Amino acid sequence: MPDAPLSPHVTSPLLDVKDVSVIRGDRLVLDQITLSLYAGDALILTGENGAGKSTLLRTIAGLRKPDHGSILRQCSLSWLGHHDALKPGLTVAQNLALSAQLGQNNLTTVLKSLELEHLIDQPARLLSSGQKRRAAFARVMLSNAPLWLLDEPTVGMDARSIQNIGRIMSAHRNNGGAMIVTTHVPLPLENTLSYTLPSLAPSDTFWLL
Ligand SMILES: Nc1ncnc2c1ncn2[C@@H]1O[C@H](COP(=O)(O)OP(=O)(O)OP(=O)(O)O)[C@@H](O)[C@H]1O
Repeated sequence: MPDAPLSPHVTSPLLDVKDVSVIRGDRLVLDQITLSLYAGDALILTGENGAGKSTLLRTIAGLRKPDHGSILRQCSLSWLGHHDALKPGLTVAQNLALSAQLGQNNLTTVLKSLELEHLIDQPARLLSSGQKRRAAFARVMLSNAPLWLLDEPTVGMDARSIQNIGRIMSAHRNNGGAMIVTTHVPLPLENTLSYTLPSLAPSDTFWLL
């Protein structure tokens, strides 16, 4: 007798988002979002400007509370927002020192993988915007967190850097990590999940909890 088919996921999800709704100002921005993320998953989150992609990532990261619904997380996370959050007067190494201390990944190894090692002693103010974005990405890699929340991680990067980031993301997935990535450009990732946030019309924004 043949074995029963295996469930595609034999472990519990790293992240479980259930019926999450968020109001910003007087607008309903997220309306009952439900998704799960397992080890190895990469979810590409798309939607028009203003659809709520950043709001969803910030809510999952715990930077704001959902107005409705629940978020269950089984592991630590690292969040990369729109801003690179680098202090302009500090060098790349100084900017990343705390993350390097908290995680267990070696700073030089991470900077090498991002082709930034030659800039380690440069003040952040002297980096190009693509270099700054890569330095901000280094913080995510240094964190050692299994779950990555990446808000437009490749903004300002050239084609070669985007390919490189794609390889780093794939390696993270192969090591049991997972990620949600918002992007307006295609990323070099295979076997991704996708979730497109609808743009809620003003008429959808009146609701009762
Ligand atoms: N501080 C705020 N107060 C009230 N509403 C806000 C605030 N910040 C953003 N919003 C609204 O929340 C909605 C979602 O914004 P969000 O930044 O999450 O969208 P997004 O999908 O990430 O957009 P983009 O593609 O432009 O980055 C927008 O309609 C925006 O106007």
